[in-house]
Amino acid sequence: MTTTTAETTARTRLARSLPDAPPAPPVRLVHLGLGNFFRAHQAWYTAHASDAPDWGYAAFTGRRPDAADVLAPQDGLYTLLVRHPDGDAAEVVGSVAQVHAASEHATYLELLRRPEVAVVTTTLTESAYLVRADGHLAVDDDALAADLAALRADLTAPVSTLPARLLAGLAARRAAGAGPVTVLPCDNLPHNGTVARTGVLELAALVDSSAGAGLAAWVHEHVDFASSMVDRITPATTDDDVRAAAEATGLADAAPVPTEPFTEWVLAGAFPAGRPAWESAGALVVDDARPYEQRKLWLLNGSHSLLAYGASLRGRTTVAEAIADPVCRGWVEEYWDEACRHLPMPAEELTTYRSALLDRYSNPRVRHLLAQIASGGSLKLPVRIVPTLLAERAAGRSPVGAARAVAAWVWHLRGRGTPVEDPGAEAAQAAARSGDGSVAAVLELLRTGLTDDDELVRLVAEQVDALA
Ligand SMILES: NC(=O)c1ccc[n+]([C@@H]2O[C@H](COP(=O)([O-])OP(=O)(O)OC[C@H]3O[C@@H](n4cnc5c(N)ncnc54)[C@H](O)[C@@H]3O)[C@@H](O)[C@H]2O)c1
Ligand SMILES: O=P(O)(O)OC[C@@H](O)[C@@H](O)[C@H](O)[C@H](O)CO
Repeated sequence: MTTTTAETTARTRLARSLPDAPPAPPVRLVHLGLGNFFRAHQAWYTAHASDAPDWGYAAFTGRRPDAADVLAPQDGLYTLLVRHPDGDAAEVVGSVAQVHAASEHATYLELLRRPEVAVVTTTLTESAYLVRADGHLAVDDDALAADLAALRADLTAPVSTLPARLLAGLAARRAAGAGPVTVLPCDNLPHNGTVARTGVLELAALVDSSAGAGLAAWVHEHVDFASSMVDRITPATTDDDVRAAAEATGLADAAPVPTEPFTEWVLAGAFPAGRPAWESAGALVVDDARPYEQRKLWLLNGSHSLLAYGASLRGRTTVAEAIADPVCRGWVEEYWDEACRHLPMPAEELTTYRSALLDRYSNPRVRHLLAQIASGGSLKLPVRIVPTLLAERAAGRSPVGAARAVAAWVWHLRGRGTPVEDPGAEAAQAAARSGDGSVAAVLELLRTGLTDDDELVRLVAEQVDALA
């Protein structure tokens, strides 16, 4: 879409009816979690694929209707504001053909009944999958229990949790005879496809005994749970982003998305109903995404979490400020040295990756708040930091860098640094405040059995004291 003068900013809102606006592509993709990351990543790849005119998204919000309310008057169009270190590049993304609130459940079911709908992608945060650390569905979750009761009575009943929304969509597809489909999670979880499949299949087995006889077997046979490693640092939108987008395009956009220039997507799946040619936009299609997930979760997300808790203790508020602080930068390097010893990749590749991460973190025009990264630590630390703790201890070493990340989280839970926003906050805060045994209690919450290692408990306790 061409840029007009900034003069029109206040009057002209983004819309498909504007002269150069991209037409809405036919809906063949469904997304759950209409957040900023989806719009910077999966929707961007779809808009840039060589077959973009054939593939449009119907995107549903995660819970509240806000994002759909804002994007509907813009016909799903939005500005992606790519923040380079020396200036912005703005583009209007046209792949989101429809936007809906999560509550529009009947519309969602109707879409899944269409054979041409080939893929359901998700970005609803780590906590939405409701699969516990032991690898099984969190059947004790209240919202999930309510959804299970609803589905047992009626497979088309409104439901709110991700496993139930996925299962309801798949049940509708089965009933319509619409054929196979792919579920492609795009959240920061190791083997996210397997996690989604576990949640859906275990829920299907519980529903099976009543309304959905044979449902689990159908899902098993017809649904491809693909996995992906996703990467593009995408902060929440600020008023400054809204102004910058209007200046760049001359059009009013109530919900532009700021993001960084770097982007990466590694996918592994069978895609029996087809998919956009995402590789033509730069995605990498592989047999096994696990090594890529591990590298990204341990190095990028692990250091993000370390900074979110540690650098905020030193008064830093963004990643760029944190990495410019030599003390925090030293913490990150020390942690990376430990993690890299256990990543199955050539040393040179890891060195290049680390150096690229430092450049990305230092981009002063990406205002990535440590408070945004800090949320949900009780689910994030076990997959981002604990693997390095375990691998180093198994090798007989004492990983000070990884221990410092846990120690910083202990201070966060005690009310220092970034504010606590975590579905597991109650238990974690109680553990962190439990006096002499607090470090052991926190470690045990992160992973059962960690406290059997006295040296590890001592190491983290030492870092808690050092950070004080
Ligand atoms: N932002 C990034 O830089 C980035 C990069 C890579 C991956 N991701 C992944 O994408 C996810 C979303 O990031 P975002 O920036 O779009 O966030 P966002 O806050 O813009 O959107 C998150 C969406 O998930 C919904 N949600 C949150 N918790 C939920 C729950 N328990 N159940 C159902 N819905 C829930 C929210 O209502 C919202 O619609 C992240 O959690 C992460 O796994 C984000
Ligand atoms: O999005 P979260 O909450 O899972 O994690 C916060 C950040 O670590 C994360 O968003 C990174 O910026 C992202 O994973 C980069 O691709």
